[in-house]
Amino acid sequence: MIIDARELRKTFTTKSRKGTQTVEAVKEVSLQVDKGQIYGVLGPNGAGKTTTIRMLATLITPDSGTATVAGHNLLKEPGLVRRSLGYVSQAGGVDENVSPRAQITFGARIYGVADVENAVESVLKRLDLVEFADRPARTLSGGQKRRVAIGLGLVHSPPLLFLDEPTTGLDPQNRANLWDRIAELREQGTSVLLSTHYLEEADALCDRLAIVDHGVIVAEGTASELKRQIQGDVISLRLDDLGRGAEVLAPYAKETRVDDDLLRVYVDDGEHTLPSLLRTLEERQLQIKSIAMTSATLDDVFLAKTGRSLRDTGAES
Ligand SMILES: Nc1ncnc2c1ncn2[C@@H]1O[C@H](COP(=O)(O)OP(=O)(O)OP(=O)(O)O)[C@@H](O)[C@H]1O
Repeated sequence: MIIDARELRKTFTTKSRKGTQTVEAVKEVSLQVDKGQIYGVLGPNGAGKTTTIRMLATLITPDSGTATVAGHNLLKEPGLVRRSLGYVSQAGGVDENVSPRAQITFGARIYGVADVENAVESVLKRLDLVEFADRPARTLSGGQKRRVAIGLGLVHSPPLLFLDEPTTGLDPQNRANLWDRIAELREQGTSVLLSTHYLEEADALCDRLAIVDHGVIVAEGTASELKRQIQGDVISLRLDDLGRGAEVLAPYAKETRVDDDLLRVYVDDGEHTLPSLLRTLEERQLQIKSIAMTSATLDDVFLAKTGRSLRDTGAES
């Protein structure tokens, strides 16, 4: 196991003219990450993802709880923990005026890497940065800059890499490209803990996931394990009268839920339920504007655990 965190907790207190404000950013988070895994922490803005990663990266001290990170005790051996990991923040820390090669070389020297030139060359190659390694970073695209940031976190060949929302703000093509690069890191033996608010990213890239909300892990497992918990299908309907629709369809459903202009009907077996459900709506003269049937998604897991949709929190934008 590369990370074994037990009941980490962090509260922030800020003082302003309006008085003292306390935020329980992380409440007793425990997580275990196996070596060689890509582990995702999925949740909306403000869920406590960054705070969790910063605690595990020794950048802030937990109020309580313990952790072993890369074989070292987080509280008693923070220096050894720090040397065993790479940390790439949301902002990235790339210097716009300096070339990728120069920045990564500087990083290698700071870490005391033995063969700097070789280490830098290898990182540039691994992240497909060779072509523009000598241009100022400001001339690179968003996706290329993100790869430079990851290069800075990798230059001392740490066994563990923390990536805080690595693909936020990237277009779908650059995002998919970065997923490939991150998956390659796993193949080369690096363990990765990443935070994300993209359902698709968690589903496609992560071996295991912790879904967090308000500082608490609400679900944990592989994406398919989590989806299996929400067995069956989701029938999503737009109707003139959603409230009446929910009432009429309740006998067919494990659960119904109305969110804005959408009625979600959770059923065990969508294919067989759909014909009678449609007949009932017609008999009750409820006009259907649109209908879709999908298998349960990670968003349905989030919805079932928290009572709201991750998409509705604005996290997917
Ligand atoms: N230094 C700080 N001082 C006060 N409050 C803080 C501090 N850092 C984080 N918080 C608060 O703690 C909560 C969790 O923040 P955190 O940054 O961990 O969330 P997050 O899940 O990473 O969100 P995002 O996706 O927006 O980055 C938020 O309510 C945030 O405002």
